[in-house]
Amino acid sequence: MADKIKDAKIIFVVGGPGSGKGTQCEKVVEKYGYTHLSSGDLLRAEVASGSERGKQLQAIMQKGELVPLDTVLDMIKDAMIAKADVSKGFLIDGYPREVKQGEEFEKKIGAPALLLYIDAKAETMVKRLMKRGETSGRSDDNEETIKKRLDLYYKATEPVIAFYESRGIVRKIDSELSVDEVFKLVSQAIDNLK
Ligand SMILES: Nc1ncnc2c1ncn2[C@H]1C[C@H](O)[C@@H](COP(=O)(O)OP(=O)(O)O)O1
Ligand SMILES: [Mg+2]
Repeated sequence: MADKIKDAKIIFVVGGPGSGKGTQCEKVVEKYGYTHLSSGDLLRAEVASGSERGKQLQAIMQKGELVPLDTVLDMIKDAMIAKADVSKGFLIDGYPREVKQGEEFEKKIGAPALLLYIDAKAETMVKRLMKRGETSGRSDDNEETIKKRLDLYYKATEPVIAFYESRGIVRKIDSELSVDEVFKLVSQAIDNLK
């Protein structure tokens, strides 16, 4: 497995809820042919399947808490294996949420070539999520859960950025700009990989 994806580039896409990770990843898929794996989407798909595991996940996610590490990592790994033959690269969106998750990912899968840090102000993220909540159908896009998710992001995920900064692979992207402006910055970071 590790062999199969050895040559594919791995990009971690990290940022708070509503910062614009999913929006940018979609554009990267279009332009670069990377595979987009959103840990949140994978988990929500499991919930939608109605499985027993899905029901447990639903309860955790509704509270704005983190799902057990092994569960998320296994799902990402399976999805990567499924795409290994056709992928030039992988966008790992919304993972790692905490430093330990990053360490486990590297042990089981491989090292990231780049960490895109999608940076927006808390105020901006709340505004975007409230708006997304009008149509997303996501049970965690409500004011109370949004606040918990933001708190958890600052506490657990910001240390992830510091951890990879020491390796020199972090590119901080100003996500206060328009979607297209943000994508220009994202593209520059990816072009610099080659
Ligand atoms: N640069 C930008 N300017 C304005 N709105 C943006 C934006 N990037 C994303 N959005 C909107 C799209 C969504 O409705 C909402 C959250 O974006 P998202 O991509 O779903 O975030 P994430 O995946 O980081 O949670 O904000
Ligand atoms: Mg997302």
